[in-house]
Amino acid sequence: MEVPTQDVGTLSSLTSSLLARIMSFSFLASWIQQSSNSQSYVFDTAKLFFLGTLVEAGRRFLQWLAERVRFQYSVTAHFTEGDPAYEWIVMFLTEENIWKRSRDFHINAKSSTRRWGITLGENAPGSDHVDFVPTYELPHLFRIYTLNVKDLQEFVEEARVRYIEHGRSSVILHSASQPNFGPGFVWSSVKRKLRRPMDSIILEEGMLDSIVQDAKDFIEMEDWYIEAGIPHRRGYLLHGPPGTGKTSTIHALAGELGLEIFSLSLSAGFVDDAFLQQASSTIPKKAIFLIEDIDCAFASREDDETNTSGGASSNGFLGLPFMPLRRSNVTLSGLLNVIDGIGSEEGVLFFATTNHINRLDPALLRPGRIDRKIEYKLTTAAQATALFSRFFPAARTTLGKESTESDKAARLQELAVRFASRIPEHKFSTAELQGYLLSCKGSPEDAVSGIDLWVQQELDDRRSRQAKESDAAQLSSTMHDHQEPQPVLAPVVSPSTSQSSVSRKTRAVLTPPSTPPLGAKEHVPFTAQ
Ligand SMILES: Nc1ncnc2c1ncn2[C@@H]1O[C@H](COP(=O)(O)OP(=O)(O)OP(=O)(O)O)[C@@H](O)[C@H]1O
Repeated sequence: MEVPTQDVGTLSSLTSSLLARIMSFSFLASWIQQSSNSQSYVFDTAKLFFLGTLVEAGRRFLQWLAERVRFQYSVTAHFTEGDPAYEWIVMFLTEENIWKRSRDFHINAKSSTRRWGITLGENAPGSDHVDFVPTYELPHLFRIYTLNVKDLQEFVEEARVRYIEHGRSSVILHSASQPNFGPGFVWSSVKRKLRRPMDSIILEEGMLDSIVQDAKDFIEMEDWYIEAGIPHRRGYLLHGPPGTGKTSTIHALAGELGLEIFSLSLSAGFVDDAFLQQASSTIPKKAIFLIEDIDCAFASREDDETNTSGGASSNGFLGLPFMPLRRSNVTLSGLLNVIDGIGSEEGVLFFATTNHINRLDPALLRPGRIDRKIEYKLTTAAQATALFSRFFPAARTTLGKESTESDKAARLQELAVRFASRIPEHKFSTAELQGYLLSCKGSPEDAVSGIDLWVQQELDDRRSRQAKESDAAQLSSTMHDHQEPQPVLAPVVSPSTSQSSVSRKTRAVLTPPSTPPLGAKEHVPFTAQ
């Protein structure tokens, strides 16, 4: 098929004028113009092809050159939220006032999680109550001009050092508080807590000093560990009743030694073996890895007893054996793998807390995993005295107006001893006594005069709670003792009799459930006396 030459000429002249106008490539325009004069279509096509090839080759060359220059003279680093290094950089940039240039914010009620240092104007009203958080759905890009790749290393190190310096007055607490969104997004919540003074922890004589000294020695002996070929890690298990100061000790220790805490609870629904593995692998050197309520990964003794109360061969639903219940998605082997692996992150102090040491598997407690087991007990008289004195320091307590400073101190000491003498030893946790003292509204005399009544009420409450629990346990074991369908237990309480006067064990009428379970034999109701 022949193409009319006039059309080619028109096309050529159009192209040439366009090129001339847009790109001012006048020499190209005249070249194309010339070719239209020669009226050789083949020659025109060859020229255009050559021109295209030239432009594309030029474009690729420039791209390659830009890539070379970028490779040679620039470094790209990614900091991902959830990784501790992200926090270092955020704080560094905050101190450098980088975020002030933001024009796009999330407004959060002040949460003290991260500080972005943004205020919209000096003394702007309301800025005490909200955080202006620059939006960070998209990556934030910033440039550092340097010819030396080592500068990146120095930049990160400086950010880390500043971060630690900044945190001296507080303890930085990372926790895994939400489901895992992807790699690196483990330690999603960061909080700063004011450092807790060591002397605010009231334990038995010498106990706290021994823990602090042990941890200090461990940190200082890094070289020894390396030479001896032992992983530089140390495991502590703090065990004892709730409210006796286990968590408080760890926070005070972290403040004293300038360590960050990475804390998670095994009972959180989203924590499983994989999550635990990922979380532990992102803990930096010289930090505390804290697992609270570590017994959650183990079947509780009560659960075991309940489940196997019909004997080892007892059958559960549809004849299947009862399985011990755990309150965590973490398995024992997953947990042990993680604890053994903590050694790879040198200088990590591993702390675990539990209220039920007897539920823990001996494999967990062996040295190398748990090196020190520290028992926390309910309060002694000495602890109660010390707690009272901390609550009512002479400098901030008013007694009678006429009393001198030394009289006041002596009187407070006397009240502290009287207070402690009214409290039975090893019956109350420090948290419980703290709760009582808080209710005394700063009056030491009221605290002493009201303590007898408080102790009595607490003990009565406990007795009635225990009675209810033992009733429930007895009912549950009765149900399991009978393989046949169990009747419902209905206590007989005469309207005139108060509940506490009913004999809990014997007076009960047992009636069958309205519809017997599938396969149950007919059951005759009976009365137990
Ligand atoms: N020995 C203690 N010295 C000072 N304060 C204490 C002590 N024990 C408990 N408290 C106070 O009681 C509260 C709870 O303490 P903490 O959380 O440390 O107890 P815990 O033993 O870790 O409890 P749980 O086993 O329930 O986690 C805190 O406010 C803390 O100040």
